[in-house]
Amino acid sequence: MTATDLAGASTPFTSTATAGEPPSAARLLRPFAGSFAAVVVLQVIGAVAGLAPLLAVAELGRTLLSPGPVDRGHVWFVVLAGVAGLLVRLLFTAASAGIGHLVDDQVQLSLRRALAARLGRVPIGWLARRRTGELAKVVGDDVSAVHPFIAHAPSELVAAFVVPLVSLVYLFTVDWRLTLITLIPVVLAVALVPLMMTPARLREQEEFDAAMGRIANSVVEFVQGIAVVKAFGGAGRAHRRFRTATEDFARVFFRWVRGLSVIAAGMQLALSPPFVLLVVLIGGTVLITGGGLAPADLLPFLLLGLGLTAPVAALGHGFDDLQAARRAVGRIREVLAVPSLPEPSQPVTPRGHRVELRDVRFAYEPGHEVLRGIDLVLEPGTVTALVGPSGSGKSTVVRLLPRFFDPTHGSVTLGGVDLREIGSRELYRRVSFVFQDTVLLRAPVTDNIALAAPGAGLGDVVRAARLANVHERILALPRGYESVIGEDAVLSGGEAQRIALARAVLADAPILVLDEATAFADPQTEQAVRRTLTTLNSERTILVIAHRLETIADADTVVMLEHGKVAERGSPAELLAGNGRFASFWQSHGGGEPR
Ligand SMILES: Nc1ncnc2c1ncn2[C@@H]1O[C@H](COP(=O)(O)OP(=O)(O)OP(=O)(O)O)[C@@H](O)[C@H]1O
Repeated sequence: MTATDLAGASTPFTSTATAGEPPSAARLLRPFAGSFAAVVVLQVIGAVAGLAPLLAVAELGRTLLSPGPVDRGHVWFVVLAGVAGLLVRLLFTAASAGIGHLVDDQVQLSLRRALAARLGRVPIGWLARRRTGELAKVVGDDVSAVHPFIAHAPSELVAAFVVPLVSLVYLFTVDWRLTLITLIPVVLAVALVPLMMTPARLREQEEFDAAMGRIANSVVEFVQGIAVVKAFGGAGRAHRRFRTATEDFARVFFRWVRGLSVIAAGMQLALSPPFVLLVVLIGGTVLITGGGLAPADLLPFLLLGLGLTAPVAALGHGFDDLQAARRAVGRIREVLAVPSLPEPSQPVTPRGHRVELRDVRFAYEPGHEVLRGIDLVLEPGTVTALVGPSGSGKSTVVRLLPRFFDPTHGSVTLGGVDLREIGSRELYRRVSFVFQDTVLLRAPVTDNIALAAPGAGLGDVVRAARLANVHERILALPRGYESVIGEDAVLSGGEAQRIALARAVLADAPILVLDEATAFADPQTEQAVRRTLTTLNSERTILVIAHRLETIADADTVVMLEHGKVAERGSPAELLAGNGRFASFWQSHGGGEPR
């Protein structure tokens, strides 16, 4: 999935992803109604035509075996009708299969695009609570599971019903009593169908899906955390977690299959050709010996009787797939229905780049406020350093600026306009970020740096890379700026941070938010951060979560947070010289003079 996909691919489903309202399955599939209808019509015509050879053989048998002279014209008509039916069947079945696959392909493509577009718009808070494996399953397996439901099953079911109905009409014209006897196996099999739909069986199927999701999660967590897991000697434990998820899945699968196999065995017995033929033969013998049926009339029943079981067999085979598809559609709809952060109906353009937080309170969980009344002003052309103990709320303040979350009380304004009144595109155009957790795409270095400025030329990219102190390193990569990250080159944490810094610089947004990485405090990254702050500060409003004295010294204002409140604020010199909260916090953290 590329960033462009995430940013919002155009798809027939996009318009259905309105806030909170799950798009119905019918609405999801409406764009493909014409293609579905074509597949159904082709499949039905093909199936009915395929009946012609069977009917022809039955009719020929009756004609030839009946006493009296043979009508040669009738015989040739029946033979030609049978051959024509066979040809039509081949043609239409091939056409319906071809179109069916095309529709499948389109539906899957559109669903995946719609899911990618939606995932690009859902609030970060929602994403953070979902497990990656389960989401991957929705976009992967669940979309694939929908396909029998969409393209094949309806047409196959229709075909499975139409053919026996035509046979039934023909058999009734031959002998209605033997027709009813021939239906006995079908009635027995139908009696078993409700057993497939008991609440216990539906629960088992849901458990099966959940167990599948747990396997996907355990793999994702294992792969993502492999370094940590190995470093702490936890590979065995992680492997055991994966094994447990797999064994759990096997147990649920066995329970599900055991229930299914008992019903399936009963159905198979009722619908098995020997049983059906036996019923027809016994019924036919009774009627023939009673003088109520001509022996030649037994032939159509022996030939077509087996076909009458097709609808129930199709229901039996397709039922679990259809149930799986129904549940998959439910999960897809759930993701498509996740509301975006509300967008203003009439966006207001901010007047300037002054950022102001007024009495901002915020709680991730109700009743647990992590920001408790923050007042903060970021003036254009200044650098504000946010400092404070771990957990004091620094990153949370930063997350409010791109509206990853909205404050639960108070307001955040940009250029005098509440962020909720500014359209998200406008907001992202004005604010750029360097987060601690650097995310680089598996794409060329140039594309990674120009992510927010796709129109930028190589010269602009190089200028940003120079400022971020990463130009020389990029030149040393196997294909320079064209090196694909993760394929041609693996970057260190500090290098990745500097690429992210170059990306934010090139985005050329008037507001820059920088979460200084303590983990990658190598001299080159420190120098890159300082150079960025000092070069850009006359043009931009900069907020930096600072962990080092050098960064703090470069700031115009230092704001110290404690327990979600501003504990102290002032210039770096004032605060360092004083005896306030900041000075004691800094001393207790082994603080020293700037280098
Ligand atoms: N997504 C979340 N859901 C629930 N609670 C969260 C979430 N993110 C952070 N918190 C909680 O909010 C509080 C503030 O966290 P925050 O990350 O803002 O602190 P911080 O000052 O940036 O810490 P650090 O310097 O360690 O990064 C913490 O108690 C944290 O556990």
